Amino acid sequence: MPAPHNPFKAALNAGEMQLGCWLGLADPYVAEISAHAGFDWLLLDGEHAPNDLRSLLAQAQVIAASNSHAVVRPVIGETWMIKQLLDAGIQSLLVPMVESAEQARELVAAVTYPPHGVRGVGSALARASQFSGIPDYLQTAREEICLLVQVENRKGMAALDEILEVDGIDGVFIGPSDLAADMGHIGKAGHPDVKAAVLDALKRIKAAGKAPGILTLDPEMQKECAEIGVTFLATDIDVTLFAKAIRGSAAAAKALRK
Ligand SMILES: O=C(O)C(=O)C[C@H](O)[C@@H](O)CO
Repeated sequence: MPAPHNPFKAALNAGEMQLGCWLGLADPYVAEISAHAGFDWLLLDGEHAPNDLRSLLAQAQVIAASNSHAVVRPVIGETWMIKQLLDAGIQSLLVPMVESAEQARELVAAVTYPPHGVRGVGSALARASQFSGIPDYLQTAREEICLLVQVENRKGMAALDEILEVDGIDGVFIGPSDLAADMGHIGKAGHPDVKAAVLDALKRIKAAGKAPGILTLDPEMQKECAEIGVTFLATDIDVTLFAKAIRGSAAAAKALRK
């Protein structure tokens, strides 16, 4: 019995566009609502949301009962963080702030058991192996792990071609917000220079045979990304959806006041 099949990774490998939503409310109740909304994948943000291993695990557990797939973004690509997330049963990772091929190779090693990698062997007590319920987990785990990296500054963009040559990286996400900041246009992810750099990078990722990914709330940019063949496209954020809705609700309520 092998490690659980990763349908998200399989879809990326087949070039099938996967539509996702960013989850930053860091709550399993919200994750459960989101999991049944119809998105192919849900990004559990460990970088910019108040998540820790336990909260990420709780959200992944409720998502596992749906047709959505949990993709976890750790705070940074530290080997020990990746080890804990993989043992918790996370099979798809989006690692932020990748700037070099060397860093990409280290991340591939972090998701690979020895002798070809450095992932610690602890599957005997891990959710990932269904608590030793999967006899062949150690031999089959790597194939079902989807490793995505974020390129989101000028250094990473300059190294993109080398990063794309690293075996074991399944896809590259371009981070418009951080890239805009590093390009001197902080808060302006839609700046023409930023947009041009993002679209060019996404085309290069596609041409290299890797899965291109992005988060954009801009409908026009979403259409352009779909036309390019972006394979993992996040189109919304739970935090902004809720904040906008509840502010609108409060405003409507206040309008009742004489
Ligand atoms: O740089 C980006 O854009 C991203 O990596 C996504 C952001 O971190 C996300 O929080 C939306 O702003």
